[in-house]
Amino acid sequence: QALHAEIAGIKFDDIFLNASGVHCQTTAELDELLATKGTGAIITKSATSAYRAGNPSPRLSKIPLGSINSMGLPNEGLDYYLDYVTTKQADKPMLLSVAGVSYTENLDILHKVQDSSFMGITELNLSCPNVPGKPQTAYDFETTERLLTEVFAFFTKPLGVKMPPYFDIVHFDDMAKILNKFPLAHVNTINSIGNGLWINEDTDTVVIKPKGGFGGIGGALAKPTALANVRAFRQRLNPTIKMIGTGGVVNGRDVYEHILCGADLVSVGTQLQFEGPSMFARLEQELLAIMAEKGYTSVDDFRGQLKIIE
Ligand SMILES: CC(C)(C)CCc1c(C(=O)O)[nH]c(=O)[nH]c1=O
Repeated sequence: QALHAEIAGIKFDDIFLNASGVHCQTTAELDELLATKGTGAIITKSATSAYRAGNPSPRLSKIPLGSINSMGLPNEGLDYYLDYVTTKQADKPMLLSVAGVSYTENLDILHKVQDSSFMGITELNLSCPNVPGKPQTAYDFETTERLLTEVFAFFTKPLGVKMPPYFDIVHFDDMAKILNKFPLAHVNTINSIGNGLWINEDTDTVVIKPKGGFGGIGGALAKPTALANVRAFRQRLNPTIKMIGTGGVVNGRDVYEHILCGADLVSVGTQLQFEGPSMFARLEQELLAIMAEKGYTSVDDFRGQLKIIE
């Protein structure tokens, strides 16, 4: 199996999946991804306890070399996604993404998942908000440790975390030390680069309505940061914690680079948003061509083998 992986004893016959938030809010979108050639798995939009309409539009915009979004966590609510992942007959793993809008909601949601019949991988979105006046959970190191401690006191099913990008080596060190304390199935990095701003040059106006135009940046613009975060966490995390690389994937070379940095699975958001699900077959072909060119028959041949200049 050229493009295989395994997380928490769950086998993947392909390494690609959607980035949570893209093409995964409704069962129709999720069904389409399941049926798409090249996806090894799918993941739901981060679920909150109840349905959320999310922010007013325009809340997502294509920009040169990427995207900007402040969706505001629009989703159908936890029960909708729990029902989907527990009843849908699928031939590939389905991951459930969750995000409480408060510290305690994270615990409430994970108690429900623990008590449900879902046996797959849950991904906790740590870009979830924290108490007002404090940064997002993942940028509040003490809160992240406290939350994961409370979660693992009762949650016994496979759990991964979705991380925002970090930009300081000491933050890589400190967050990896925290994550290594827990029996995590995986770390998925990166989420969009927070609070970017894009201006329409014809109107001198921002391009999305929420937050005065501030929004998460994805796409090619995010690749250097994404590769650095995959590499930094791979170098620091226990090998038992697998890596999902996300950010900046446009073509097969970008996928290859995520794997060089240590990714076990690779998820795609912005490019999927604008190209559609046929993108996955393209990425797979492009990656396999690169591997053939280099004489690799499996992703195991080069995962994490990024070379530095001695
Ligand atoms: C940013 C939050 C709204 C707190 C979480 C949901 C989310 C969103 C979103 O729903 O706005 N957009 C992203 O690029 N990443 C995310 O994790």
